[in-house]
Amino acid sequence: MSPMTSTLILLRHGESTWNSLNLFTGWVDVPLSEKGQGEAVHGGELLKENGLLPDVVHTSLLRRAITTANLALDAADRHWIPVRRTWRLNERHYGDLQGKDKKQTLAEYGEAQFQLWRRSYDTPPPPISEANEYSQAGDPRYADLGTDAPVTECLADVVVRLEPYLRGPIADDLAAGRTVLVAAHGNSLRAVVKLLDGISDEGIAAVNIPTGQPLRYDLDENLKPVIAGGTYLDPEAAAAAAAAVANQGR
Ligand SMILES: O=C(O)[C@@H](CO)OP(=O)(O)O
Repeated sequence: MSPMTSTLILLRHGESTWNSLNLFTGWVDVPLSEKGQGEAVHGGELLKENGLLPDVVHTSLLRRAITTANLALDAADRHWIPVRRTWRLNERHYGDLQGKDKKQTLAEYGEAQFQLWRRSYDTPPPPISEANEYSQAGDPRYADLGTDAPVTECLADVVVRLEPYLRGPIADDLAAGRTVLVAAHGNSLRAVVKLLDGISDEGIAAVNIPTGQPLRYDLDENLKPVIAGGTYLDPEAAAAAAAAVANQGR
């Protein structure tokens, strides 16, 4: 008998309006651009063409992931499946960089500091102040977090808040034999990939997740991938889009 495997599909939201403007976004709740809406629909079409039909979807609390899930599932005729949402799948909180232009930030602080903030594992940007127009202070969706609500995060912080959700509710759905779709964000999905593939703190810096490209993982009962790194349903388009993410700010 072949060992039990389950299927997890990771989908980064389609291009957002702030992706197209090249702004650090984090927890700011911006919508998809028109291009991003098209990417989400195309992502759903790829799921359908590949016979990859989710039984349940997990999303963040941010509309670019929620809308992406809705559009993709509608295109795949799976708009009716149960939905679970959690702040633990939110994008990394980008602290005081939220709302700032990536190109200007690179010019102002230089390559080394820019990369440290953007892709180092354990250096968070400066915290955002409550007075900043892009702060999430007072946002009702995070009321339950109280003083635990982040004001900045590095990727290590995202791993810490995301891991219990991956090994809890997501693993439970997988263990029940469900095909699981996770619609989330560039950096929260980098945290998922790091945990699944056991990527080192240094190695994860080079991993970039493209928008709107479904990434399939078949996992054993210990959440170990059958194929390391998973499989993009459209590998060529995903590689080109991931390279574009890596080059943001240039
Ligand atoms: O701005 C952000 O929140 C993220 C994702 O768009 O950007 P980066 O890829 O620079 O971490």
